Amino acid sequence: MPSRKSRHKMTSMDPNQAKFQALRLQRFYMAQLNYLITYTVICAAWLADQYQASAPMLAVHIGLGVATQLGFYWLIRSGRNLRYRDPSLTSGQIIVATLLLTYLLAYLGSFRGSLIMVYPIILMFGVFQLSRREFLSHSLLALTGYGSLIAYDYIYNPGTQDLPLTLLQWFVLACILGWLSMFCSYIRELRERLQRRHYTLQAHQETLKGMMGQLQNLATTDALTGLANRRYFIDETRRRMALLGPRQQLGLALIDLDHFKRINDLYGHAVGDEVLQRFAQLARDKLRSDDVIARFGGEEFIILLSNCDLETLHQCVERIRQAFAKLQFSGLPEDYSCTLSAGLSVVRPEDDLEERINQADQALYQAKQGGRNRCTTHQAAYA
Ligand SMILES: Nc1nc2c(ncn2[C@@H]2O[C@H](COP(=O)(O)OP(=O)(O)OP(=O)(O)O)[C@@H](O)[C@H]2O)c(=O)[nH]1
Repeated sequence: MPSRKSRHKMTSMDPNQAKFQALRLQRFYMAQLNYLITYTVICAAWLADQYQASAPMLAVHIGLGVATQLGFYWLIRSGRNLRYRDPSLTSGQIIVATLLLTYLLAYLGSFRGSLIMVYPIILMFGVFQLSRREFLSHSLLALTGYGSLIAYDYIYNPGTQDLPLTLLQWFVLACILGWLSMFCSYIRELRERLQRRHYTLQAHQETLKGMMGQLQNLATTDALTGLANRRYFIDETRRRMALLGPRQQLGLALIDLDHFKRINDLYGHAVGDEVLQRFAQLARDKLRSDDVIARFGGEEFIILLSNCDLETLHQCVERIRQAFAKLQFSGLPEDYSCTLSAGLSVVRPEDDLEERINQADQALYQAKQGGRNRCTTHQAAYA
């Protein structure tokens, strides 16, 4: 069970790093299976009188394995492995396992040959991580270790081993490790190629995501004013209507700039554009961040106020109307006052949105008919 502190360390890592740490732990557990199998075989060898050391010595061997593995486990769990060039600690694990195995084999006598295959199994853990040089040097360590056992017995225990047979076993081990190091470089190259392809695909994906974002923006934003467009407004209003409670309502205002055609005709399209942009900016400034304003058509804008009664809606649009009338524009005479007319309505959860927008439009028409520069509320909104 990991300690609270180490668990905190694992969870406070960035998600990518935590994912890799989890993979490293998985690999660690797999290595433990290898240890478990080896020690089970050794115990069986001890029971079959093939292990030439006392029971306490066997316990020391197993204890050494457990202690070193606990050390590696602590390094990974505490995140200290991240300080190393290879946070998987592959080289360290392989060196420790190779030395422990050699130490064990020293006590196995003629049964030793059956267990030399554990060397390649240990080295298999480095297939994905180690460079060819590292792999070769670890193979060399295994061959030197096993070779030293043969030499030791030859010198100090003459006659206890079949020398040609043990040399043949050493040779077989050398061939297998040589083949494994070639296989290792092949796998490594393949892995690097796949990684490069993965990065390229990731880069393409990022570009596509960016383009999708831009397209989404283009599809929902009005280029001249930077406001949302009609499509976005309708979708967003429907979404908000669906979230409304039974007695809640949204304020809806359709705004049209007065005699806008005249501005275009008398002072030019660029001045008309400036008026539209300045109106957009002003309305944005006067509204709250969760209100919605969109350009509904040429010089027509639409506003949606969340959770709002008629009085608040009227006050809000009036504030915009009065502020707009006071704005001055570089392309217009100083005493020129731009005005707007607005038609107001409300939207309730059960309403047909199109119908409510039509009502706001009718109210806007009345405002225009009434002399412009005013806000008019549709009768149905009082119901
Ligand atoms: N500069 C500019 N003008 C635009 C844009 N979109 C629409 N218009 C113009 O807005 C004008 C709208 O004129 P009308 O619909 O006759 O309305 P109006 O002159 O405002 O008259 P009322 O609405 O009755 O007060 C047209 O001349 C359009 O060409 C735009 O993006 N930029």
